[in-house]
Amino acid sequence: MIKVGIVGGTGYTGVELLRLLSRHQEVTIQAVTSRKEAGMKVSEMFPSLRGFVDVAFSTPEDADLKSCDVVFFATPHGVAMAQAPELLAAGVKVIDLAADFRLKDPAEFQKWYAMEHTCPELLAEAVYGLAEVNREAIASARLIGMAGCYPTSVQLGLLPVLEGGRQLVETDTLIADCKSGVSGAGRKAEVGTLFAEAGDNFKAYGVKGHRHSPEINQGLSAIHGAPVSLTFVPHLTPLIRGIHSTIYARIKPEGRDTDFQKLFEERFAGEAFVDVMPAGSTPETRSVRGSNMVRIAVHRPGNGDLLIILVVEDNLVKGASGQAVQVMNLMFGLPERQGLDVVPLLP
Ligand SMILES: NC(=O)C1=CN([C@@H]2O[C@H](COP(=O)(O)OP(=O)(O)OC[C@H]3O[C@@H](n4cnc5c(N)ncnc54)[C@H](OP(=O)(O)O)[C@@H]3O)[C@@H](O)[C@H]2O)C=CC1
Ligand SMILES: CC(=O)N[C@@H](CCC(=O)OP(=O)(O)O)C(=O)O
Repeated sequence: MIKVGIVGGTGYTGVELLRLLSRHQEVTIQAVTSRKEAGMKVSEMFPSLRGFVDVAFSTPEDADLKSCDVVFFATPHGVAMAQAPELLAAGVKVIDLAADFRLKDPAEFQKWYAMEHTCPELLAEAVYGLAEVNREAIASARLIGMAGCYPTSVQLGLLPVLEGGRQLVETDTLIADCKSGVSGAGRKAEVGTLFAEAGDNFKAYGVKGHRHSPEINQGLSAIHGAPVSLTFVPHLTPLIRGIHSTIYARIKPEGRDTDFQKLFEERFAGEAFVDVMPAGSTPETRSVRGSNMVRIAVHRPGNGDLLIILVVEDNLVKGASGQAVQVMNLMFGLPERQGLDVVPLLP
């Protein structure tokens, strides 16, 4: 059995990891941390886990993380980089759901996260946790920087058209217009996600620049093998879970004869967690709620020069904890779907 530790078990991605891992047949949950709730049973805080998870929270200091096989950090940015070097030295694999190991350039990390990177020497080794792109590197990695929630939807949506240097769309006019539910902001108290603020309301934010922009552009450029520049505008919607990304790409003359529906279907044919929907579909966030599935629809209005790609995911599952379990499966040589064979919850 794989001994798992979770740092940050009281947050939304932490409890989502617990939900998924409690049903995973190859995993034992060895330690779950909370600074404030140490001593309390996890199932007391989260009654949804009664009968499924029988451990209590420990402080991060008291938790026996070094005897785990893998530790997930479901914590704010900056926490994993403080502990990763010691855990790695003890032979523990580390999967960070925050951004400490996503950006390759420590100066970019400092610019967007307003903190100095404390172990920049690990950035080259860290593998970006997006299985559909980096499956082989993930399988042999000991340190993973999980892809962010919005970046997962945007990169998967553009993967077939950009991969391998394909010259199908313009790469300097890409736009991703993305909407997220409020759980994307985490469980901490913030005015913006109060029911009376976010309910019955819809707004853009981060228009001047969001920290996912450098991550998206880094990822798309790596996929394409050349610089890619995308304009990203996130919006907050009164959903609890879900991301809906609408991506606009201008088709190049060289791409005009491409059957984009077929391109997407063929690229994702072997992927367990990417569903290319029939032509003309409009995917709904509720069609992936609670599951690790991403659903994609490809549109080309009037057979013209604009490609519109619609992507939906559950920000807490494929956008965070489910994808992290998918990555753990790869790191331990397990079937990728293990613990993730969940049918979305509808309505
Ligand atoms: N929510 C989402 O949709 C997504 C989130 N992420 C990323 O995952 C990470 C977790 O997000 P989320 O679960 O939403 O956040 P929450 O705010 O809901 O939870 C944060 C958790 O971290 C713990 N924590 C906070 N500070 C520290 C610290 N200094 N040391 C140890 N533990 C700490 C808290 O526990 P306690 O206070 O009890 O110790 C809590 O359990 C973030 O980096 C986020 O950016 C990534 C993709 C999607
Ligand atoms: C709705 C909302 O506030 N979403 C968060 C992004 C989600 C998140 O946690 O960011 P990471 O994927 O980088 O970890 C935000 O825009 O800051």
